[in-house]
Amino acid sequence: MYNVSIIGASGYTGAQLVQLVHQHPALSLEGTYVSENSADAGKNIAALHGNLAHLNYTLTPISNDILVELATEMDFVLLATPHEASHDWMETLSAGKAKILDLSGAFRIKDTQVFEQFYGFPHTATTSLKKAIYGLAEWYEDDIAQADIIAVPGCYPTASLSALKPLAASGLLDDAVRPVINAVSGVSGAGRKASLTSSFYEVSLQAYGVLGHRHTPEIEAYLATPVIFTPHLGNFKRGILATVTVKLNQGVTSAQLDAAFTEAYANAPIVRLRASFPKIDDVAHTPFVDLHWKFDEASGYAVITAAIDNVMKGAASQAIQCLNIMTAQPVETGLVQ
Ligand SMILES: NC(=O)C1=CN([C@@H]2O[C@H](COP(=O)(O)OP(=O)(O)OC[C@H]3O[C@@H](n4cnc5c(N)ncnc54)[C@H](OP(=O)(O)O)[C@@H]3O)[C@@H](O)[C@H]2O)C=CC1
Ligand SMILES: CC(=O)N[C@@H](CCC(=O)OP(=O)(O)O)C(=O)O
Repeated sequence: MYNVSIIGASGYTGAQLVQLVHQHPALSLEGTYVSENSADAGKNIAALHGNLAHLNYTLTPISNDILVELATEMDFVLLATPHEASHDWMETLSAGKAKILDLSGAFRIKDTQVFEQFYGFPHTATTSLKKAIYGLAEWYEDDIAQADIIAVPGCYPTASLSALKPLAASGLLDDAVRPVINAVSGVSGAGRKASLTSSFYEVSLQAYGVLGHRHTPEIEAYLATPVIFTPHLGNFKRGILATVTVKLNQGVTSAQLDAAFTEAYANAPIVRLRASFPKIDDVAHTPFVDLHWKFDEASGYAVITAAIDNVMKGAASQAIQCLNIMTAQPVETGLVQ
């Protein structure tokens, strides 16, 4: 068994991790932490999340001493914390034997200038940043297997890159035309803390972060191509539907497009190539990425849809996929029966 602790365990992704680690056959959940002055310190996770009412884990306030202890005693520490907290703690946490999987955006972007521009604070944890491996599980398996620090991808980049990377890898994308990604997320993407913009009465389908969302440079970095990315907030709880429009090189055939997806995901049990356009309800509360596409050979334009659960494949279950790879277990262990 591998010893695991979760920091930020009371939030949406943290609580999902508690459930996934608890049910995993090879993982033992040793500690569940919240911030030093958390209003939930000392409470049981069961009291906060009704779906975890059968579990018994106390939320302990984190401290510097505990971070040092976790670094030396845990096999894995999962960070489901704000970007700033993950950034500030990584050097301490990664100084021991523990391997760290960070769900925040703090270690995904290697260019520190771009990072500061989009995250609003300077990156100073440079040693950890250099070591961090991007945890898009279907695409960086060999690097993930050797990693000490995993930057788990953002939810929108997971959906977008799952749709786009097969095309880039097969050289089908027309470099002259940027892929256009329109994606809709449920409100859990904004986290558990109360805010007016994600409150039930206020949310009505709307674009936000237009031409400036922090996931744009993340998608571009791991696709190696500029994109137009427009996120929308929808009035539902969980899931992301990303509709991606691309121009393919002249002469590309439907058969080549189909082959790009079937070959890329031939050994990927978490990716489901669907016979029709997927719905969010098909993937909500599951670890899957569902994909479907349609191609107009005459114009060279293709439309691909990717559906994921933002809290699962967009965060917690993708972290578990990475952990499975790091421990040489089948990637779907503890996720798919
Ligand atoms: N929600 C989603 O769909 C996705 C989220 N992410 C990323 O995952 C991380 C967690 O997101 P999410 O679960 O939605 O967030 P939540 O707001 O739901 O939860 C945040 C958690 O972190 C704790 N926390 C807050 N501030 C600190 C701090 N300074 N030190 C330690 N703990 C702290 C909170 O508890 P308390 O404040 O009581 O201490 C809570 O447990 C974020 O970085 C987010 O960007 C990534 C992909 C998808
Ligand atoms: C609906 C909503 O607000 N979503 C969040 C994205 C959450 C997430 O995946 O991203 P990070 O890990 O990069 O924070 C947003 O747009 O900021």
